[in-house]
Amino acid sequence: MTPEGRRLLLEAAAALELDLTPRVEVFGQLLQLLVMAADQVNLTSLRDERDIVLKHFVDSLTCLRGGWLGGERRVLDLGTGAGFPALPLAIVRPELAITAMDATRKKVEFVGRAARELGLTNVEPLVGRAEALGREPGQREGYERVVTRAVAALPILAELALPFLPVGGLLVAQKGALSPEELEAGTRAAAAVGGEVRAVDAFALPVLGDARTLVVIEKTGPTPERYPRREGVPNKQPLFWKVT
Ligand SMILES: C[S@@+](CC[C@H](N)C(=O)[O-])C[C@H]1O[C@@H](n2cnc3c(N)ncnc32)[C@H](O)[C@@H]1O
Repeated sequence: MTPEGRRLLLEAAAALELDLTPRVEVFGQLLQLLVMAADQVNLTSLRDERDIVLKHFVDSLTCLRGGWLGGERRVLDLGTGAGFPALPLAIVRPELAITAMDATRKKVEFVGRAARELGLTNVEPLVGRAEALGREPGQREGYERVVTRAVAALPILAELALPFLPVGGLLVAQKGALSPEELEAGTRAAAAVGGEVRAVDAFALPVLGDARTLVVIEKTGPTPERYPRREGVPNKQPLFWKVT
């Protein structure tokens, strides 16, 4: 990482009340791995150091706002892609046991390789679709927290994520600007699958100022057996939401 990249990372993380000084070298290694791998597999559209630092690393770490991920927890990153937020989270919070799940094998393979090269022992890669895994014993109700960034509209996320949580577990969803309509549909979908919206935290991404929203949904009752519906249906016919 260049001195400028390092300065940006530390400054933006400080705005999240995180001191990344002891971890900055690990983020530098992750940056290198991403840039190298981006040319081989179509992992992420971001290539530029400033973009990766702010839009991947710092943006991922905004899921720590509010302290919803505190303590030693089993965490599922649903739709991790190239490892976001899973890898930055694993670097900063070694006490979290994070399963990084995605439907695309090559992305999950990258995440596993990156975790090994960075010496992260708290990341478990998992290939699969949420619709299928959310019905598997050991996976259903298998995590205390689900995080997810840039994966789907809120009603879809509620249906895909809540089956992975026991009652009392939390979905922490990282979204951009959230319309009142999406929040309304997400609230109704959450109720259908056993959840209630606990917090809607709208904020600006450090340095860039882009609008972000952290939506926290608590699992308050069991998810009915019929959810999640079969593969593709939550996206094609989202609960209480129109596909545009
Ligand atoms: C836009 S990418 C975001 C990746 C990463 N979370 C990030 O913020 O960079 C969405 C990812 O979600 C995955 N995904 C979407 N629906 C999924 C599902 N039902 N089960 C598993 N993975 C899913 C896709 O394969 C894709 O890698």
